[in-house]
Amino acid sequence: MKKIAVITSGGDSPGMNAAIRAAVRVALAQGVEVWGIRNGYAGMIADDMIRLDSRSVGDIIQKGGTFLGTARSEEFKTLTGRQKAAENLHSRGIEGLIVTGGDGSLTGAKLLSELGIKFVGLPGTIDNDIWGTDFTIGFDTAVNTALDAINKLRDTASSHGRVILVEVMGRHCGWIALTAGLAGGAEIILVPEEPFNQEDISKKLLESRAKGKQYSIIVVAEGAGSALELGQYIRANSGLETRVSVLGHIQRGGAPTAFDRLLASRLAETAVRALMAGKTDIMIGFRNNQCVEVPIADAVGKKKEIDPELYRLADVLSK
Ligand SMILES: Nc1ncnc2c1ncn2[C@@H]1O[C@H](COP(=O)(O)OP(=O)(O)O)[C@@H](O)[C@H]1O
Ligand SMILES: O=P(O)(O)OC[C@H]1O[C@](O)(COP(=O)(O)O)[C@@H](O)[C@@H]1O
Ligand SMILES: [Mg+2]
Repeated sequence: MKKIAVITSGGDSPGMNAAIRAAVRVALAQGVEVWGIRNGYAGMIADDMIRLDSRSVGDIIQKGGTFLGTARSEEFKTLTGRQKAAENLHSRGIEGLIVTGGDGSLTGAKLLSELGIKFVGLPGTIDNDIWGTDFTIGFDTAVNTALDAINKLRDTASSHGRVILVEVMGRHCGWIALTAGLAGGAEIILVPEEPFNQEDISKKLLESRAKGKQYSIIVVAEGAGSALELGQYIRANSGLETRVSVLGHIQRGGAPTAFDRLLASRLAETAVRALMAGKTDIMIGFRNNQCVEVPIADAVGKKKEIDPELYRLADVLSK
């Protein structure tokens, strides 16, 4: 393989730049020409690509976001869109791809490979919801951002004796809520995987007040329900004073943590080596401190559950 391209797609995540940098430099070291596709699959369809050399990926390891840009492309979900994209790659002589993105982007890559483009995927999403890897690129940074917010909210919650609800990202999964909530000492953590009842939450808060707790922190994953609505319910039904903070996209940005930079660099190196060895339709995951090859059908087809042990521990420690 003499020419490859790198692409970031779907929701951005801190560490994507570190992944691009590592992929480019490992490929260049092997004498391979590298192209960068701008704005995800939309750019692939529009033939928006730039040649990357070692200097072009300098000064990005410390930056959140992705300097190539990313997008969600409806056109790529159609066969015609993917055919246009594949044709653009073929006409440039690009034989392989390193794709960093979430479950949607990796599903897209799998379909593209049916049109003769080899690819190796990297799990890039703050949600940590991809099967076959203990961590996704960007998750650790997002958790630390949420944790920083929880620490600050705890200060003011304790001063006023309030219940503060913090809504964190996680459309379909509770990894960020569970991890940041556990690390932040939250009293209650609500995740989409464990349905809850507003009345139970309200009662639980009153019980903990009766046992001497002066204030409470509740972490709510966005997919579990609206923190705003729950806050209103608690205020109306318990008489406790509530405030709600929705963290939103602040969790998607910022300088990646050391963990995310190392994860991205290690996964990207392994991905390029695998692509060079002729492999395709795999994702490189990180399990037990090792980079591992995961069949793409498993990565996008199996559901990664939240760790019930962490959920149990959070509950024990909140008493
Ligand atoms: N089933 C699919 N078939 C083809 N392309 C897809 C599919 N799902 C997602 N994609 C492509 O990947 C892009 C990113 O997917 P999305 O689910 O939005 O984000 P993420 O990759 O972060 O999960 C989509 O906008 C689309 O272009
Ligand atoms: O970029 P958008 O459209 O605002 O999407 C927000 C969603 O993206 C995420 O931040 C990350 O999801 P993906 O990485 O799968 O795109 C979710 O936690 C959140 O619900
Ligand atoms: Mg996704």
